[in-house]
Amino acid sequence: MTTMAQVICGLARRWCFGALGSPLQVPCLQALPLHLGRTATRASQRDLENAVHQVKLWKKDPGNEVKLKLYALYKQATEGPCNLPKPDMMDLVNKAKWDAWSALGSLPKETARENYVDLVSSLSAASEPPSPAKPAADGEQAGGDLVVTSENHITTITFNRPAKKNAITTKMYQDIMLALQAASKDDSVLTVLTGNGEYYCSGNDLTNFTDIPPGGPEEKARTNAILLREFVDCFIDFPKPLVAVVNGPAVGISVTLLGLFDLVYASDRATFHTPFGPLGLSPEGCSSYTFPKMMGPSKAAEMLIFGRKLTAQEACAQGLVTEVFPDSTFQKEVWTRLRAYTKLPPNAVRTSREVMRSKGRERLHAVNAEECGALQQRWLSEECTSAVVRFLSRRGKL
Ligand SMILES: CCCC/C=C/CC(=O)SCCNC(=O)CCNC(=O)[C@H](O)C(C)(C)COP(=O)(O)OP(=O)(O)OC[C@H]1O[C@@H](n2cnc3c(N)ncnc32)[C@H](O)[C@@H]1OP(=O)(O)O
Repeated sequence: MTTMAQVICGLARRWCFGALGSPLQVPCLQALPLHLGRTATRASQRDLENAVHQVKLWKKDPGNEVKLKLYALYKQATEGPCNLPKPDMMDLVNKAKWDAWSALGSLPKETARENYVDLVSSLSAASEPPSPAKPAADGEQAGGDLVVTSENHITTITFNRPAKKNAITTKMYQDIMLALQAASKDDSVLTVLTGNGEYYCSGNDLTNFTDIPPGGPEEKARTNAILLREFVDCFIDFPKPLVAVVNGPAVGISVTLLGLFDLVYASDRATFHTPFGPLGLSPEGCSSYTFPKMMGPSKAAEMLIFGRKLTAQEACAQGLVTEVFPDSTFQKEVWTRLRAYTKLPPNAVRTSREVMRSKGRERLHAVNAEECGALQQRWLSEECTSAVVRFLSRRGKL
């Protein structure tokens, strides 16, 4: 004999629209709203597909009543009125589905589609958690030097050293790698890097160079080169779309890495500066390859060799930035857009990204290895050491 628990489990297992069994009547089904605020626009087939996809992402079971309603609306929207024979009354699950579908009578397909989309959208809005973590104001250092949050299918990695303009310490490189590893396996669709406070990031923390191990500077340069290579490799191999939310000025490695991102959204306050010349350094983050490819060799040379700082608008014109937003509306506009992108079918997003990326990956690894080799030498050069000494002594750190 079929128990009520079995009926509910059966519904829970089978509510995903594919197979039509036969439906059962739920008494208050008709009480569910049919028109939920979609009077101005008609829902398209694409809206319906997006809504179906959205339902599959729901983590919380919406309950049998809603599932039956969604089932019925979907069938009506795609097949029209129910003309299947009524299932046996002991076939409880299929009878419930049949009843729900039949109850829609001759409701036009377009109206059913619209009602389905509206119902999904109202239920999604009701269950959505608060907006993604916004960076705290300068000085309010919640968490450590790196803050990782995961909400609304977006994993956000935030540089959180506003008092040091978010300069990246050795530990932060390691923590970013761990965060990327975790993000590649979590249920997020997008991974975002951003900064807390006035700066996006001021690049490598120049005091990283002062911590000389017993093996001397050669040992330091060797381990730094290994760390940098592993760090950049994580970005090259990262399997999901990477988004930079550049909230303010960006310097050094935080700029060069942008060539490995899929989207770069910048506040109009942001600037992009790679002062490798003055620091006695050479490019990293695969920028010696990605920048000339993106902006042409001479614009890339101006930035990477001669250290020309670009405004956000200039960086956008060169293809380094996807879009620039006014600082006053930056956070709101960018996060709204990113949340909309998470609603796209995730497998299609991943596949498109993979076909776009796979061809160049091997080349990027080779470029990374070459850049790290060159830097290992540069870090030992007099040009580089005196530039670092100048920076640190000006700030009383030597
Ligand atoms: C192992 C992997 C190696 C990867 C290699 C990567 C290469 C690079 O990233 S090269 C780029 C390195 N970064 C820089 O050259 C930037 C250096 N900083 C500055 O030029 C300035 O600080 C600034 C233009 C970013 C900001 O200037 P502003 O006058 O507004 O503020 P400051 O008083 O200078 O800074 C406040 C505070 O922050 C400290 N700080 C800022 N950036 C760094 C940094 N990159 N490394 C270490 N410390 C930094 C600065 O010393 C101040 O600290 P105090 O308040 O303690 O004096």
